[in-house]
Amino acid sequence: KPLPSIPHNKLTWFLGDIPLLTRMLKERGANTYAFEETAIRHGPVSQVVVGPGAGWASRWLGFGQAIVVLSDSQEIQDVLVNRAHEFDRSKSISFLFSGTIPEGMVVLPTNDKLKHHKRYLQMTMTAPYLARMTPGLVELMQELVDLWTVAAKRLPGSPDVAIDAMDDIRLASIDVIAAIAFGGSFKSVKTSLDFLEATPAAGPSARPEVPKLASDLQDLLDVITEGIMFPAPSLLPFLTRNFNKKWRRAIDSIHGNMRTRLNATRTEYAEAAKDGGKALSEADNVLDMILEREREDMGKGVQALTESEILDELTLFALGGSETTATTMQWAVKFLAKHPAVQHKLHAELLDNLPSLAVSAPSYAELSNETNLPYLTAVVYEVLRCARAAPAVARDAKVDTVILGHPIPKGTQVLMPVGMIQQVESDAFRGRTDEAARSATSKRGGRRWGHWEEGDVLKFNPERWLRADGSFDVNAGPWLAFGYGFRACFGQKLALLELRAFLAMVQFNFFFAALPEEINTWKSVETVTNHPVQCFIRPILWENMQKGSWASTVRG
Ligand code: HEM
Repeated sequence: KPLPSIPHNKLTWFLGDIPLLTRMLKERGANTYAFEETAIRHGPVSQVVVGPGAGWASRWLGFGQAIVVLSDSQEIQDVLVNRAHEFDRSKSISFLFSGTIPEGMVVLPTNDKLKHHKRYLQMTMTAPYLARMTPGLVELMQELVDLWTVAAKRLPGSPDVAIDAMDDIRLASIDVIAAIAFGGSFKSVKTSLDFLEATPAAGPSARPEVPKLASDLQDLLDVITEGIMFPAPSLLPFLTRNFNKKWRRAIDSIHGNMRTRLNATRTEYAEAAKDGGKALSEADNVLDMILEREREDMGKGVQALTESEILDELTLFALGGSETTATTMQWAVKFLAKHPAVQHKLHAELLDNLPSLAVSAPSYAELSNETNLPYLTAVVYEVLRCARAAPAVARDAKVDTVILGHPIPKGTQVLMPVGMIQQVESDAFRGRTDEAARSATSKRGGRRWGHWEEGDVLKFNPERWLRADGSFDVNAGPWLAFGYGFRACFGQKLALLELRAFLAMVQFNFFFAALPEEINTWKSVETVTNHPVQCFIRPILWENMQKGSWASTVRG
């Protein structure tokens, strides 16, 4: 049954909005568009009813819910930051992950255990620790640049043939997060590079078999993705752990690898301790950082993480940190290929302000300097805004409460379509006259987002994040890509670093030539994140750009 007083679509008897959800999935690749359509139609607070029935059993199984859609960015910020005692991570998200990482942060409700995990791991996202991770991250991005340099030379003149970059980027992202989480890249991109170099007859998109650990991690992600459409979410963890053979093989392999590394590092520390102790503050990956912290805390009565907690958090880093950044990087190369002027401007900024890229690996301080690299920062923000990698954030009401004047009963799921809001909020609510829209707008103080023009928000336009003097303006528009508050993305600083390194390094080296529409469509499909369906590239080394037609130069 719909919640009283909250606007909704015309409901199909028994199934509620299920036909709309199904149609959106079929037509636009994701059922989250049903929430977005509903919000655009009905205003800042609306609801989507997922039938059938409303009995306790069907609700316990995840059927028969009215999901409230909150689509006002200021109100979302308020709910996530100031009203965290009323709203917590939604069970619908926890069910998806709890079979695989029952003690991982993303699954835990906001309780003492979660706070302990966050406190324990928060040093990994501080500047000194990110600085230590940077050389390894940059080295792996360089492997991707090297792979594309070799592949580009094999492209024929016809612009219809391009490199399929989807898996290259996905695997680069997996390699990076494996190196950062547990200290060893899976070497997927290196394996592809070695293969291309050793096989001169291979085409530009030919790649060898994916290394086992990388495909195991992908299997875990696939199992989680399959769970999204499962009709009884609360049964998912039990069914996954007890009956899913693919999942069992993959988790045993990933945990086995982590345990080996964990034990090896512990033995190394124990050996070093006999000779007076290994110097602290050397760790360049999360696993070592946790063990370093454990040693530092020894004897101080500080509670460490248990082995199963460590395994779950490292697995969460690998899962949460690979798919999201890969998707964003895939969209990034598509946007660049479509916008040559952006590429020229970004390349010019890198030549002027980060010329060391030509001779040495950039440091954390150089890469993260927003003042020195305002356009790079603007491109990163604009890619995140337009990519909608994480299209929605969800919370459950812990108490009976009220949002923008609407009563919300305890247990109701509140879905916030953050991807959409970053793109269309200013347009969707302009000119609306109903009470809810008026109150949302007045709460915002009638604010228009920066200098964003009506009808312009759907365009990819990094300039929207710049002030007149060219400096970066974080407040230019709604910024929700990582959520807000205590449960916001734990890895956002790492994600931003990775995206900056990726964009700086690939754009410093390559110009991405325009592609025919057939191989650069804007269709997307939603798994855990919102993926492009296609991701092709035709990279040209900048030094070859001067020499005339790119078709002859990529071959040379
Ligand atoms: C472009 C890349 C990324 C995007 C767009 C993204 C987005 C998000 C979003 C929207 C949330 C949910 C926030 C909420 O519910 O309020 C989240 C949570 C989370 N993310 Fe990310 N993320 C990215 C990269 C990463 C990386 C690299 C890591 C690696 C550590 C990571 C780890 C996490 C964790 C652990 C949580 C759960 C935090 C909690 O439950 O308190 N994410 N992310």
